[in-house]
Amino acid sequence: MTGIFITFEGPDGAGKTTQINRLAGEIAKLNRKIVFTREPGGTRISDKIRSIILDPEYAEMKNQAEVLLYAASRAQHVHEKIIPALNEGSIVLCDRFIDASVAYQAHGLGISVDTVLMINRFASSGLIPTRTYMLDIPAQESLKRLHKRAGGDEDAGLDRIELRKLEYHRTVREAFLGIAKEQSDRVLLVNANRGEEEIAADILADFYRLLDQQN
Ligand SMILES: Nc1ncnc2c1ncn2[C@@H]1O[C@H](COP(=O)(O)OP(=O)(O)OP(=O)(O)O)[C@@H](O)[C@H]1O
Ligand SMILES: Cc1cn([C@H]2C[C@H](O)[C@@H](COP(=O)(O)O)O2)c(=O)[nH]c1=O
Repeated sequence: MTGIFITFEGPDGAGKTTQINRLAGEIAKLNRKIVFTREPGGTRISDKIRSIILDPEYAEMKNQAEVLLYAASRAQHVHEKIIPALNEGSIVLCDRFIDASVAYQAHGLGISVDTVLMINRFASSGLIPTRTYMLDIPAQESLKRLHKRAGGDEDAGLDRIELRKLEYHRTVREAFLGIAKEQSDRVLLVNANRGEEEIAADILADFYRLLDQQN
């Protein structure tokens, strides 16, 4: 594979989409092929699965089903879109990947990390991101951003996962911090409780270092 696989992780509303768009804008100047995608989703089948997973109508969804639906969406996405793009030499920017399943499903729902990793290694054929930008922000702050984005209405527009209690989101944030600490070779922890420009500058500086290492 000649491409570069970059993922963005962090609590809901941490600013991942904002930062991916900024980095994509910089990469566009480099004359490199770029693929911008997200999980769950990114393909026709994965998007269908996304609409089921995130729909608050499905409050009865069992934890096991949730783990497997995220993994099924990922399996299709990795094999239909991400691996072919990497084989063509593209820089793939992906909004969330397996770290999200470890944080939200394993730690968040109390499922064994080993089980979640085993299922997801199968789903993704062991694909590991080259670099992960972990946007860190206290859960209360990121949820405030989401409420603001939704126009101030408490729960308007929030999905099935975002609607979970603050305590759940705090657990998820701690899990992300743990992943960043344990896998510091791959994961760059970025303080996302700052202005967009400062966050983008840290990511861009690291991205150029990464490009230098690849060349
Ligand atoms: N650094 C920042 N400071 C303040 N507000 C921000 C910052 N970055 C993004 N926002 C705003 O916060 C909201 C959430 O940002 P964004 O959609 O980029 O987050 P996200 O992590 O992709 O969210 P989601 O988890 O829903 O995918 C948006 O309204 C965005 O404009
Ligand atoms: C990949 C993945 C995602 N999630 C959660 C995280 C978010 O709450 C939603 C995705 O929505 P976004 O606004 O596009 O970030 O799904 C998860 O729980 N497990 C996963 O593997």
